[in-house]
Amino acid sequence: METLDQNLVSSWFDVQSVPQTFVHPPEKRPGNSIDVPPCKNIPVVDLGSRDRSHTIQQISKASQDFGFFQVFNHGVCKKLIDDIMSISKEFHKMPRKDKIIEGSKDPSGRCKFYTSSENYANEEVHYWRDALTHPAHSSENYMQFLPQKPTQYREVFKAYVDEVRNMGSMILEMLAEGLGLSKEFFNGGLSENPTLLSNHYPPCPDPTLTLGLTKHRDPSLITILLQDSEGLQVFKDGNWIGVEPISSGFVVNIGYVMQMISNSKFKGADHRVVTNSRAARTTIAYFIYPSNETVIEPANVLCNPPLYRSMKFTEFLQHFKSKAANDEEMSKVLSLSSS
Ligand SMILES: O=C(O)CCC(=O)C(=O)O
Ligand SMILES: [Fe+2]
Repeated sequence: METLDQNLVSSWFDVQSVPQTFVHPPEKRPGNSIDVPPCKNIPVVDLGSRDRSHTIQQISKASQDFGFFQVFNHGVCKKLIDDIMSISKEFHKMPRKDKIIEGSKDPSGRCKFYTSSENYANEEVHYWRDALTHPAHSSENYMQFLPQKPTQYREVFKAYVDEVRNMGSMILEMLAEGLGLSKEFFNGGLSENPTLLSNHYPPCPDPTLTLGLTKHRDPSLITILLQDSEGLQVFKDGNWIGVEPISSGFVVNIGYVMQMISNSKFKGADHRVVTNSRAARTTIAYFIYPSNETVIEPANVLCNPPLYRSMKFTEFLQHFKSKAANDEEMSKVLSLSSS
C-alpha cells in the first residue's frame, strides 16, 4: 500500500514529466491560462485609513463585485508576517518523516498534515500540494498538539494568530456595517472556529496540466490569505484572473457562509491555484468558520425574500463535502426552494 510519505508531492516533485494521476482533464486543466495577467481591478484597501466609512464602502463593493479584495495597513506587523512565512517554509522543508510526526500529535485529528486534498484516496486526479492544517486559536490547551519542529513553530504561530484575529474582527465589523447589520453581528459562534492552513506547492514540470487546487469556493465566513508569490486565480465573468501578491498584504475572500448570511449580497468567489515550474509557492490561509452548532441563515434585515434556508454549520459542511465540486448543486441544496 502506498503511504503518505511516498505520496507527498514534496517527496518526488523533481520529476521529468507530470505523473498521469496528476493530469487534469482538458476542461479542468489550466492550459495557457497559467499565465493570465494579474488583475489590477481587485481592490487594494487601506485598512488603517481614517475615513472608515470610505473603507467600508470599498470592501463592501469589492465583496459584491469580486468576493475578493486585498488589504494593507492592517495592523499585523511585518516581522510576524515574515516569521510565519519562514516557519511554514521550514516546516515543509523538513524530512518527510518529521513532517508526518509533527503534524499528527492531535489524537482527534484536527491538526493534520496531508497531500493533495483531505480526500486523497477517493479523488479522481490529485493536486500538486502538501498541506498542514490545525485550529487557529492560541489557547494553551491546544499548543501541545501543534508541531514542535521547527522549534519556533508554536511561538510564531501564537503571536501571528493573535494579530490576525484582531484584523479578522476588524474586517468582519466593517462587512457587518456594510450590510447594515450591527458591528458585533459576526462575533461569537459565527466566527468561533478559526483554522489555519499552510499550503506548499512545489515546482511542477508542466503547470499547464496540473492544479494546486481546483476551482472552489471556501466554506468559511471569510478567508484571509498570505501568499509569497503568484498562483492564485479568481473566476470572474467567465475568465480566470490572477491575484497579484502585494508586499506584506493579505488577500481576503468571501466564503459561502458569508454569502448565505448576506443573502447573496456578498458573493463567495470561485478561485483555484495554478502551479509554476520555477519555484515552490507557500501560502497561509486563515479561515474564519462558525462553530459546528451555530445556525447559519440570511440575516433578518436582508431577507426580502430569504434565498437560503437555516441550517447548523455541521449540516452545511455535510452538503459542502458532497456537493462542493458543483456550485449549481450546492445552491440547490442550500436554497429555500429545496426544503
Ligand atoms: O494557496 C492559495 O493561493 C489559495 C488557497 C485556497 O484557496 C484554499 O486553501 O482554500
Ligand atoms: Fe480557497
